[in-house]
Amino acid sequence: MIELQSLDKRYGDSYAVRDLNLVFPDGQLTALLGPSGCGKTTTLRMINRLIEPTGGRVLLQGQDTRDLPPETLRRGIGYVIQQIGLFPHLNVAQNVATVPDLLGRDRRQTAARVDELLALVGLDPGTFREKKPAELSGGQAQRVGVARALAADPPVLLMDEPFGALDPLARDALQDAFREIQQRLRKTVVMVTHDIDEALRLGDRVALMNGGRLEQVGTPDDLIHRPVSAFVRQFLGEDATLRQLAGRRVAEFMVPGPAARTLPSVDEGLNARSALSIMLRDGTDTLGVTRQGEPIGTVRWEALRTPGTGGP
Ligand SMILES: Nc1ncnc2c1ncn2[C@@H]1O[C@H](COP(=O)(O)OP(=O)(O)OP(=O)(O)O)[C@@H](O)[C@H]1O
Repeated sequence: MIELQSLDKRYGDSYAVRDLNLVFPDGQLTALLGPSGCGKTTTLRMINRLIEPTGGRVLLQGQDTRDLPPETLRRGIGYVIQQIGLFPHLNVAQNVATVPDLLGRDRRQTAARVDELLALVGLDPGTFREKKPAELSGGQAQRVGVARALAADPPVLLMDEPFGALDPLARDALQDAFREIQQRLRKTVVMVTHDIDEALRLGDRVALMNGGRLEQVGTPDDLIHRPVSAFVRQFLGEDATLRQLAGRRVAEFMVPGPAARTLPSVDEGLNARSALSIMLRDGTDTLGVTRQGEPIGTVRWEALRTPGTGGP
């Protein structure tokens, strides 16, 4: 668990972050969301002490991070940024192995781990191990960056707009890959983003900041259905419910059981927002849900319209 207690960062007379109290629970992904300049990156960098707070403190598993040498602290914290900065003269495998090598880990074990990580982020080790960063697409390079951050198996991962520089297709693919990785590894992740869809899609919890302060923290459902202020409501926008559906699978809203053969049907893996569009297009309030072509249940309009309460 990471705990921010009355955290401040002041530059001259103005505060980049002010009196921030926030807990990042173990094994969860918390998205730090908010408009440009609201203090997201400053907050993130105070966790690994790339920026030193001017007030308050950061506790990592109960320990004040000021009591650890910054280098030691950072070795236990993975860090992924938008321009990942792979070493251009090293190949992919060497880039991923940077931290384990630094830590003096066994070379053979590291090589096996590198292959495992490349596969995990969706890069075939045989094809990519020897490539140089210049030979990679933006999306591939970013995948290598994620693999590198995971290489030393840190319990904590800090990510600053990790998918921000990618085109929409590559971003979607990498978000999906990362969501699966996170479901398996359950790291404590803090992810800075200004992309509302990304925050709602990936965040177990979302912390919305405004002018250096915390506006609201909670699940995506909390922010959408129980906003604490006009700012939260406005920031998430009118179509917040629709946004949220884009990140969830139809299967989550399904009632298992037989479906009439005459109903239009969709695969259980389809996102719920697309299912809603199909209902509108086909003028139906119920869809059949299939798995590998076999009917497994139905999903109804009402369940999709109230995602906070709908579904099993
Ligand atoms: N070194 C600095 N000196 C003075 N002010 C700074 C410094 N770094 C950041 N700030 C100010 O602190 C505030 C918060 O900056 P920060 O980078 O944390 O915002 P952000 O929410 O990450 O923004 P963005 O989404 O645009 O990256 C901004 O108003 C910024 O101008």
